[in-house]
Amino acid sequence: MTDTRPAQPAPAGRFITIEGIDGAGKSSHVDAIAQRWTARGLVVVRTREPGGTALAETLRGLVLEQAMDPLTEALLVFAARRDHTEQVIRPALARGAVVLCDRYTDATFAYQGGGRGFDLAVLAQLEQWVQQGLQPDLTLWFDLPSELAAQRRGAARAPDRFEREQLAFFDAVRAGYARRAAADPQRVRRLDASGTPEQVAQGWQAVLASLGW
Ligand SMILES: Nc1ncnc2c1ncn2[C@@H]1O[C@H](COP(=O)(O)OP(=O)(O)OP(=O)(O)O)[C@@H](O)[C@H]1O
Ligand SMILES: Cc1cn([C@H]2C[C@H](O)[C@@H](COP(=O)(O)O)O2)c(=O)[nH]c1=O
Repeated sequence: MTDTRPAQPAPAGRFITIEGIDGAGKSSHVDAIAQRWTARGLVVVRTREPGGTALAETLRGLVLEQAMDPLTEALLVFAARRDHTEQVIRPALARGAVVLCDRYTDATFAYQGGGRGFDLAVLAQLEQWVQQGLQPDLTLWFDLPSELAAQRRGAARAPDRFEREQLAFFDAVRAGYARRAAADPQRVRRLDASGTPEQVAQGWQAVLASLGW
């Protein structure tokens, strides 16, 4: 079915997302990435998916803890995304803020598409309906082998429904991210996340510097 609704106006701010398999090290760098803009006096809105609004956080609790079939899972992450996009992301971009979001739709293509094997064409249709053309300006993909991510996750916290998955699931999620990066290499920048925290930081700093950000 063709979506004939008019596209939303172009946002004024900057939309940056951070992606990677669980344990890739994203959270360890978010503060420093945000600092790059706050140091220059820009407003940074830090948020996450699934989540970012009261409703979306409620849906997050269900997605991370309740058993469900892949279609239900896909619909819930997109329902959470719709609320988050309309209530938080678009208004922040319209105010000229930098929106720094821990995961967005690339995670859906990676986890539901790659990991669960859900139909990518259906995900693309949902993406269009929910986002109306909105895409991140830049996605930093923290990439590392599934075995290393599992070692990093270790036993530090109680694993959620995704973190309990086997290595083969995360290999498929990682392949899903690789497909998204190959399809849109200007937007999705792969970072080698297997090095030391300092080496990984040098990676995202180089990307931002190359963009003049
Ligand atoms: N470069 C690194 N080298 C070694 N350990 C790291 C590195 N980066 C992060 N870690 C450690 O790996 C673990 C996972 O890191 P972190 O929580 O940042 O990952 P994450 O990608 O945000 O995970 P999730 O998406 O599951 O929340 C933490 O214990 C963190 O201290
Ligand atoms: C946005 C999004 C997320 N997921 C999964 C990926 C992670 O396992 C969890 C979120 O946990 P985190 O500690 O905040 O990284 O949710 C998903 O399967 N699909 C999505 O669209």
